[in-house]
Amino acid sequence: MGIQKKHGKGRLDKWYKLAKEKGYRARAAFKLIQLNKKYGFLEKSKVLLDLCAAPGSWCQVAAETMPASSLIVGVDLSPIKAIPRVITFQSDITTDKCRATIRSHLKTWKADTVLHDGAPNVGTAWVQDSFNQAELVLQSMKLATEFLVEGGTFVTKVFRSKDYNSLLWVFNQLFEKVEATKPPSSRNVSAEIFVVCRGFKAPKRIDPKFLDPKSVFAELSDPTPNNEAKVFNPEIKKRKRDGYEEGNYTQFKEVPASTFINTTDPIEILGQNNKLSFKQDANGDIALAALDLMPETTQEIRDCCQDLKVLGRKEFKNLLKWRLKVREKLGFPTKKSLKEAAELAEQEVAEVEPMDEELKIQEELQALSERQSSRKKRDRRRENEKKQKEIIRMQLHMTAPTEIGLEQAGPNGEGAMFGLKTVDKSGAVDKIAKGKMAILTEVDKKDGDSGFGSGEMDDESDVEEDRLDREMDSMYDQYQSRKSEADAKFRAKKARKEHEDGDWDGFSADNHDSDDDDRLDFDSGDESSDDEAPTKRSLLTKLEAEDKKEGGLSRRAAQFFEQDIFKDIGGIPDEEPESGAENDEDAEEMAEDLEKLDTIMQDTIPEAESDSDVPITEDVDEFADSSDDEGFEVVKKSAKESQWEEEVPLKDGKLDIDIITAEAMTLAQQMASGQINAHDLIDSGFNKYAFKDRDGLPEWFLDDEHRHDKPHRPISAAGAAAIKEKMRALNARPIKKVREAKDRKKFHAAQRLEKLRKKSALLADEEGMTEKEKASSIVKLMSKAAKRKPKREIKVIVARGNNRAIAGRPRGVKGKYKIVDARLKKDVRAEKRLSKKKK
Ligand SMILES: C[S@@+](CC[C@H](N)C(=O)[O-])C[C@H]1O[C@@H](n2cnc3c(N)ncnc32)[C@H](O)[C@@H]1O
Repeated sequence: MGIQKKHGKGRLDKWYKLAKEKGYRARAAFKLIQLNKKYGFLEKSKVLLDLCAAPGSWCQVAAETMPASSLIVGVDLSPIKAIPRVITFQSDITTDKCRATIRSHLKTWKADTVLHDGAPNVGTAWVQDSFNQAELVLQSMKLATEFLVEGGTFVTKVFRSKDYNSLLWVFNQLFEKVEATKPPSSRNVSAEIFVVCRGFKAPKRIDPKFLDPKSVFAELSDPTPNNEAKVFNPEIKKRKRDGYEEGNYTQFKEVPASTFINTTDPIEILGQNNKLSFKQDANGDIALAALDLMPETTQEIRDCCQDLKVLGRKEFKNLLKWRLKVREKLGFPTKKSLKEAAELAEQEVAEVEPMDEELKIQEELQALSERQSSRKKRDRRRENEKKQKEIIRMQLHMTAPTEIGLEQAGPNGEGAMFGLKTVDKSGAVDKIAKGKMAILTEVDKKDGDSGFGSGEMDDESDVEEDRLDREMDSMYDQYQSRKSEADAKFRAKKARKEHEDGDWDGFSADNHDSDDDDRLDFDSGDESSDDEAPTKRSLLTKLEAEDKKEGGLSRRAAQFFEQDIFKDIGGIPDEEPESGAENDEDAEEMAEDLEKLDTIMQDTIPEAESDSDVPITEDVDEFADSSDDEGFEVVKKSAKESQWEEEVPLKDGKLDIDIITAEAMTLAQQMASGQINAHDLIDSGFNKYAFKDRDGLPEWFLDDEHRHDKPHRPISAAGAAAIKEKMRALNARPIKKVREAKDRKKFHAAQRLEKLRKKSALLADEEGMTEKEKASSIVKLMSKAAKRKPKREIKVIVARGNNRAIAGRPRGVKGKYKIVDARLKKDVRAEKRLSKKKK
């Protein structure tokens, strides 16, 4: 697994390149695109505020995605080059001036979305950075609370640090839904994460503590639970635990009885004080005087007020009752009156002005027609799906062309999209007979306007469904990109698939126009268009073209089948061009089969020959499914099938063979022994998996299904044994490095030999030497060459102190060396000593 670099060229990843390609000013654009794909807030916004917007890629995305005539305001410390449809200015978002400028731009509007992607001075000290970033986030949230509309969305970047949870806690107090997510384009090495806060609660008053970095980041380690009522209700006072009150240094507390009557928290007064007094001060408290004179203020009440600390439950109850009576008499709002007022207000709200009669009728009519049209659409779609299935059935010769559209056509066959007359007029029956309709259905899928595409579905799906779909898709995208980042095999497979898809796309693109033409002709009944245009080749014709080139197989496969043992096998019969392989799926299946054969041919020629004599055992058709779709798949088999056990030994209850190649091997053997021919092979391509209704199914579902929708072909024991043998041979091969080392050794030996040969030849031609001298010199050369070079000694260096963390060659050491741990060395010596002693 490659480690992602965050520096140098590591930065220039695919998003960087893509951003360049698409004209975005920063790769960050894709983060917003991906966030929006998941949550879909931009399309719904008319006013957007982008805090820390430079160089402006988020503004670019917003301008592209938001409805026309939206208001987009971007601000940053750095200047932002002009972007069409976007107002930008330079300012520090932590200042009042910035606030005022934003206000001046937004005027009376409120923002539907506030974005924040700020990052201050990243790169100095991490702890400092993250803290500043967290502060910046809080600052941006402060602006968001000021400018967001109720229910609005706030998207912010947060660094995962110790402050992360505190920030999330605060977000949760102010928004209905808070979700943290990391878009695929955000580097894994980056600590950034994006928090999407939806449904701004827009409280009337926000506790300043929520927006104060000191209290959020320092004191919120044990945050008080969110209780908006508590926070925003000024009547509820906190208990004072701050010691003595200013100017009152005694334990005895006394408050006027009028305070007890006025307060909204009588319990607190009774609990905090020693006495409720009726004593009037010099200014003469009128309320207290009135209270003193009231008949409700009995002597018993007065006595209770004298010393609150000695009262019991009953006395407190009496005091509270007395308070209520007095309050009622003095005209304070009571619980009952408050309830009545609330009910009255509710009634007022509920009383909507009666709608104008005409308007009402119009609205009803509109709703009715909308309902009708959606029902019509739904019916039409169902009908078309039915038609498509019929066409497919017809291609399988399960139904006749004339059956199509009969029930929908009018007496003359007109009126129905697939009316027989229209079909005939356009020569479509011919086309159907030639299997072109498969392409037609493909085009229908792609073309939403064709009247029977799946595009109409979108109209009916509700917003929530869309959102869930989007979420699912984006999660699947993320999963795929994560997987492709982590798994080289997956990348290779994907690339191969894309390449293959590209081929197919290219092919269908070739056909696309013509297919389109097909459809238009079909609908309009235009006779002039001819399906024989060169671009209208079906897959089969493409295969046929290749057939002519290579005899129906790839070059390698063709070579394989050129062997003698295949001599008597018949080719694909020419006289049946309308065979099922005209359908893309069948052809694909067939191509797959041929490919399988192709893959085994190299190793299996001798085996195929020898095995052709082996009597093919009965087919084994009960296999458990395979586990790994990338590597070799493993076949499980129930123990009772002893026939297998005799011939192919099981390993841990599993057969250690590759089922795909085993199938292909079986096919090859069966073909070689004449049990089946190419026609049978094509026939076997038709199975329940070949035709499926893929319309409107999400990509993740199709991918998953594709992995499991392969028919399990029966394989013979001989085929399995042959593959097992092949796998054994493969496993017996040395690993690449060893093989390479051996090859190198051989190469060097050959080089030495060649040198020796040349030298010997020179010596032999030497005129000034006797034959004996020549011979002895050659022998010397030979013995020198045969001598093994002494092994270079490896110096052992004991790691000590700083040595331990040596990076690179230690000073003064030449040649090969090895750093060892001192402890290990001692332990090894001790062990040796002990073993010697024992001996
Ligand atoms: C990662 S960039 C934003 C990229 C931007 N979202 C885009 O798509 O192009 C972070 C920005 O935050 C800005 N920034 C940092 N502190 C700021 C502050 N106090 N006020 C305004 N902008 C600030 C920096 O100037 C920098 O341009």
